[in-house]
Amino acid sequence: MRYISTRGSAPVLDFEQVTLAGLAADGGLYVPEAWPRFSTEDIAGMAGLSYVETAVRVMTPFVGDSLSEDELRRLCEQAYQGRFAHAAVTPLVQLDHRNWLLELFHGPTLAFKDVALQLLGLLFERFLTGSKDHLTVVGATSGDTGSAAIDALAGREGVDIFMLHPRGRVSDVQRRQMTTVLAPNVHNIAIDGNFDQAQALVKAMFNDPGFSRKYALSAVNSINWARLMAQIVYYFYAAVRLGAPEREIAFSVPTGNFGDVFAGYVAAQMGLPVAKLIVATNINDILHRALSSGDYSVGEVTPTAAPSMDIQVSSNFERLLFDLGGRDGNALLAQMKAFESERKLQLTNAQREGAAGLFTSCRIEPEAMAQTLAWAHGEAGQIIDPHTAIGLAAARTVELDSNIPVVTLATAHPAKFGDAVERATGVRPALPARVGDLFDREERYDVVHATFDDVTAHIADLATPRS
Ligand SMILES: Cc1ncc(COP(=O)(O)O)c(C=O)c1O
Ligand SMILES: N[C@@H](CCOP(=O)(O)O)C(=O)O
Repeated sequence: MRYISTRGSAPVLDFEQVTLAGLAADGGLYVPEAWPRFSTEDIAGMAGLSYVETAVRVMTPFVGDSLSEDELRRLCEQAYQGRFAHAAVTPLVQLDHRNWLLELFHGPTLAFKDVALQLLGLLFERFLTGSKDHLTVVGATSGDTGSAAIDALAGREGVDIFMLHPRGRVSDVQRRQMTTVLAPNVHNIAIDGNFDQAQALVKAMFNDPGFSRKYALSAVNSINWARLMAQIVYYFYAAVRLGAPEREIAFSVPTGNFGDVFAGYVAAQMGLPVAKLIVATNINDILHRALSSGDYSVGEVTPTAAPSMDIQVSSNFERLLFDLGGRDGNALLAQMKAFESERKLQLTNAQREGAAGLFTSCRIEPEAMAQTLAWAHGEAGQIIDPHTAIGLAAARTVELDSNIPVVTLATAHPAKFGDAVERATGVRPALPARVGDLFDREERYDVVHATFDDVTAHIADLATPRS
């Protein structure tokens, strides 16, 4: 499998190279040259497979020659067996006759990010074995990617991780899950700003060839293709359990950076019968505006009770625009350059029409989010988190054929957002034992001005340059 950049001019890479590269050298994002396709029989053959075996089937076409099937299986076993608190890794829970939750929060840091990052940590280790290169991972987080990436990389040889989070805009549990990891290769940076500013700083580091080459930068955000690849697996795993390929399934996905729902889009391109992908946003609704009216324009980021989705510039939307725009790197480059300077773009007719078949979208107000938290508790006996509640509220709003099961991606454990859950339900969810004495541990992080010069100077002080 070869990977090309959405902006057309970066070198074509294989899976190993794309995993270590992160952002493409032309500022674009890597995607497979063509989507692999499963037949109906291939998908039917996934019935009854374990999570690990499903992962091997789904990811093999993307990995190409970079790993043998046995190596990939070994890495999946290491990532998923014993590291997740549920034997099914991502179990389904039925809420009513039509609605299901796909619980993605049974990993070590209680959010869906663990599913991909546990594997990505092992892929880094595998690809760096025997290499003299020291990798400098830089990332931006609105709370969940940071803790999952730190858990996956803490203490690993040959890698330092620098994680930027918006100061005061993540929950206490999220912050402590990052800042109480005291391994010497973990460096937490709090910036005065929002997630979009943190993400822009990370992209600027990749776009500075001197800095990026000197420190061998790599990414753990969903700009890294391997993140998305690992997230495609649970769409197959869930849909097959609910009757695919004979039956169509809809998914409702609480969305911020458009990574998780783009993984669902890829699953559909690979042949999974996806009836609809519901893009659920909070009041930071750029994606809802883009999909409903073609208006992808950046508004103010407003802090909400679902802070991980307080995002206005959704990195992976570029991958969708590229695919729907006929995979024309030059046209996309022009569209993205205009977006970067004007902070807005209008989807072309082809992009809007291409999206309309598979996607629908919904903006969920804070009151509807809280009502859905209360509904799930009162009517279905489930305590869910605010992000999941946004997905579920959208699932219950959008009109679909009543025979189609709707799976809402439950992206975080409710205890990560205990205050908001308690306000809506009267119940304070307990932190699972696996995060232990989080509130008794020492915290360590640096506060750095949100400017390119300050952040890169800070990283340069601590990082290991390429030899
Ligand atoms: C709990 C939670 N739900 C949903 C999302 C949105 O996912 P994505 O950015 O892949 O759209 C995030 C982070 O982005 C998250 O941390
Ligand atoms: N919600 C995310 C934001 C970063 O998204 P990513 O999927 O691109 O890593 C977070 O929790 O950090």
